[in-house]
Amino acid sequence: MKIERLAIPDVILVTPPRFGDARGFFSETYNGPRFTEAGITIPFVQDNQSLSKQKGVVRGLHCQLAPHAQGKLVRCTRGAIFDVAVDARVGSPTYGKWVGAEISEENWTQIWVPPGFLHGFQTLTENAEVQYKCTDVYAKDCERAVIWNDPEIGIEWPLGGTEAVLSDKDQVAPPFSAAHGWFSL
Ligand SMILES: Cc1cn([C@H]2C[C@H](O)[C@@H](COP(=O)(O)OP(=O)(O)O[C@H]3O[C@@H](C)C(=O)[C@@H](O)[C@H]3O)O2)c(=O)[nH]c1=O
Repeated sequence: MKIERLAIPDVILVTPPRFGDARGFFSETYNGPRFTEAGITIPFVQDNQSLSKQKGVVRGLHCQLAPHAQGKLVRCTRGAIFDVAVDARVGSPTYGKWVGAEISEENWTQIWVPPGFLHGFQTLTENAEVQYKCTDVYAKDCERAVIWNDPEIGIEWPLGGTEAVLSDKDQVAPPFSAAHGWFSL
C-alpha cells in the first residue's frame, strides 16, 4: 500500500494495491489495521456516496463542527476528481492553506481529510462517483460551508476558479474569514 503525506502532512494519500486478472481486479479498499498504521486512526461510522453527472461540478467547501466534526476518507470509483483539503484549525502553522490531489478510478488513490479541515472537490469527468467514509454521523445543525473560490485561500482548481456547477447552498456560502474559530489545534 502506497502512503504519501501532502504539504500539509496531516493530509494523507493512500493507494491500496489492485490485483488484476482475467476477470477484472480485487482490492482491499479499507483495512483497519493497515490504515491505522498509515496514520488514519479514528474509527469510521458512516459511508457516503455521491454521483456528479457533469464535469465541472464543485461540491464544497464543507465541514461539520464539534461535537460532530468529521474526518473523511475519500475515493473516486468512477471518473476523476480534484479533491481539496483546507486547514481550518486556528493555531495550526498551515491555517488557511490548502492541499489537493487528483483521485480517480484510474489511480485508485484515497485521500484522508482529518477533522478540522474544509473539504471539497471538482469533478474532472462526467459521471464522477465519489465514496467516502466519515468518522462522525451527519448532523445538519453542525454543517458549515465556505465559498469554493475565496481568493484568501486561493485554491488552484484544475478547471479554473470562476465557473462551477454548484448547489444552491454552496453558491451562497460565506468567505473563509467566517471559519475563524470553527476549529483549533
Ligand atoms: C452530507 C449529507 C447530506 N445528506 C442530505 C442532505 C441533502 O438533502 C442531500 C445533499 O446534501 P449536500 O448538498 O450537502 O451534499 P454534498 O454537497 O455532496 O455534501 C458533501 O460534500 C462533500 C464535499 C463533503 O465533504 C461531504 O461531507 C458533504 O458535505 O443529502 C444526508 O442525508 N447525509 C449526509 O451525510
